[in-house]
Amino acid sequence: MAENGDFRFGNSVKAVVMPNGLPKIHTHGGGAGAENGICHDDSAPPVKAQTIDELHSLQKKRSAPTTPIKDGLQQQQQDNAAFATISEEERHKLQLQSISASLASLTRETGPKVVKGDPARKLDTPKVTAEHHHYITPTISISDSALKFTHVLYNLSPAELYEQAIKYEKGSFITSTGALATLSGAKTGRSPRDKRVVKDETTAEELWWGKGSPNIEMDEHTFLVNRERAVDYLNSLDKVFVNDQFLNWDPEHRIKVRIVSARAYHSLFMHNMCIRPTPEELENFGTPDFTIYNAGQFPCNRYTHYMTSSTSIDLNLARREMVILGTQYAGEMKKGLFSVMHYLMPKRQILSLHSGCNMGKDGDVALFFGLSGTGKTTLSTDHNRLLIGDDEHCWSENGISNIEGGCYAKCIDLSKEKEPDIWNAIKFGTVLENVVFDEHTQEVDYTDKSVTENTRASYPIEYIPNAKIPCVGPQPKNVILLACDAFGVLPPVSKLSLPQTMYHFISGYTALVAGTEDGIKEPQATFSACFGAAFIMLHPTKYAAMLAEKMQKHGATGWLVNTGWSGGRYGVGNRIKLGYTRKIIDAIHSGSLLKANYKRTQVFGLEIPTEIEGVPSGILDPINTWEDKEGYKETLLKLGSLFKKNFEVFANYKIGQDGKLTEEILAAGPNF
Ligand SMILES: Nc1ncnc2c1ncn2[C@@H]1O[C@H](COP(=O)(O)OP(=O)(O)OP(=O)(O)O)[C@@H](O)[C@H]1O
Ligand SMILES: O=C([O-])CC(=O)C(=O)O
Ligand SMILES: [Ca+2]
Ligand SMILES: [Mn+2]
Repeated sequence: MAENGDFRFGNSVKAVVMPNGLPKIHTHGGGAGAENGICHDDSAPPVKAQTIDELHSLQKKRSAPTTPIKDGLQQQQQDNAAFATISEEERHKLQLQSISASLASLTRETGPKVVKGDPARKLDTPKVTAEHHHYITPTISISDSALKFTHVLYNLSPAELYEQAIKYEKGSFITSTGALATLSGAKTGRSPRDKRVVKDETTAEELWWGKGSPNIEMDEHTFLVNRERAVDYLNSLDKVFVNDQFLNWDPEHRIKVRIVSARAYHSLFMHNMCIRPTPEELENFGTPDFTIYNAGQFPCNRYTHYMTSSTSIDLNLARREMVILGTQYAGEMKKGLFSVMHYLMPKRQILSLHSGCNMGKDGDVALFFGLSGTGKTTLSTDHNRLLIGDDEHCWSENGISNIEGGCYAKCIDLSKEKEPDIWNAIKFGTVLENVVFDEHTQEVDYTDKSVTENTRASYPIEYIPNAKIPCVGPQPKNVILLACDAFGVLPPVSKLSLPQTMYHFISGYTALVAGTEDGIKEPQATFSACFGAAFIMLHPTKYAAMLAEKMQKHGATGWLVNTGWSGGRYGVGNRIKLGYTRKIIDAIHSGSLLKANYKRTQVFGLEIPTEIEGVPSGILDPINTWEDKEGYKETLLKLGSLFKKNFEVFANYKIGQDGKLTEEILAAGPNF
């Protein structure tokens, strides 16, 4: 062997250039009398493979029973077990038919030819399932689109979705902790002005329309135009992702959802956010109760009636379908389904809630309401308590149930010290949206807002170590309303009467700060009825009446917690330390705050405690934290007027059967 051209790896491995120019790598000292005394011999039987493809095929074990496509071997095994075969075969056929029906054009004769599996894999060529489809003899009217196959990647695992994302979706990377970093494209948040709902005879009566309502109307025909656009787009692709999953952990009120999408990112996001079926549940899934067609990469046609931009998120309650065009932001799917629940659940006397929820070791349940960024996820994720859910719940006679199977945490400025459970949940399987990371180490910089401030992590709820599985709990004891008050005048915590709770629930206040680039900006007050006006479908007073009834019946206490500014408004004061807010929340949970001494504030008439363990007493009454006392009073009155003005539209509505409660709620607002 020529010494010439030898090169060494460390001192135990060397590669030798063979006559054909290709290096052969072998361990050093192959002959007798090896330097290091270790003798490697190659006597293990050779791998039974003739080609690299055959070798690869040995890596994979067929997974049972949800992988729908079968190879020859499995087919053989099934032929032997004739009994099971027929029914499983039949089930798979029905499953494919159901997916084909989901993807069917409403104007052509039948659904597309769907076949399961990745088109990139040779094994998965259409011949396997061609016989599953009994096509009518082609006539002149059949379109080219009916002649091609659409590959369906059905309920893929996170590992498979990672591979799909990394191979085919630009901007997908594995971060240093194993999460899948991805880009949501031009939209990095929801598009509420492009969310439309079909107004038909039923919904015209039932839903909340007009000023303040999130439901922008469209007609059935326009919905069908957009649906056709989405379906045609999806069918034109080589492959689509289909997720069949559940919503709502209450088994009596579980909803079956199907999500058809074009990106592995969307499929993994929904895998994390919805409830994941067991293999058995998936086998017997049947027909979904609701279907999403996510064609987000494809715009709507702006010549279509009602369209005002290239984005349209369309909800058709009668058809139980949602169509997404022109936005890839995955939160549209999550919150679109939440809207559906806000319609379906109240019909069953169940209250749907934009809230987080956790439970103490003694079974005391707390709800955390609040608009985006006020702390639902942060505060419901509590090392000392069991997490039921971070964002969407149902309150029924059975108690509380989470709607979702995962959490969706804000990541901006995330720190391991302050939010260890969320930090540790960002690992393999988690989708990280729009974050910035080091190009070499792929370590995420959570402070970087280059793509957006709304960076997010989506992870299965069981990634939080003290998640309560199944995600259900008994009747709540505390109802905590969170507001991030950038005016800095709301107390860090107030105990609310029932009418006050209703007043603040209907108001749904928070104040955020608009752009921070050109120095200090005015805080922007936001009022969003029921702390989620973007997602409710009925008039806010319908949900408020249900909440009042339930809180009364189960004796829950209402609290208002300001997670925003103290010591002055934004620009002067600072955001209340998360550590203090946690102490306040601890005192609510333990029941100690209920027994504290209280005094009443001016203007808002809020009951504020004089002492809380672990919190400096000086901050409990915000006036003490402001140097500029006049400024404080002025700002307080300003916020009070904003509340009054916002509430005017609700003054003419009766809440519940009880005229008295309505009066009390109207009187529970700021008074000056
Ligand atoms: N005192 C505080 N209390 C709560 N959160 C705080 C506080 N100070 C800073 N924060 C930060 O505010 C953010 C709260 O966001 P969080 O994800 O909990 O919002 P959310 O209510 O769940 O909103 P969304 O409905 O959009 O998911 C977190 O980034 C958290 O670190
Ligand atoms: O839906 C989203 O994008 C994030 C969220 O939870 C909210 O806004 O309430
Ligand atoms: Ca959240
Ligand atoms: Mn939310």
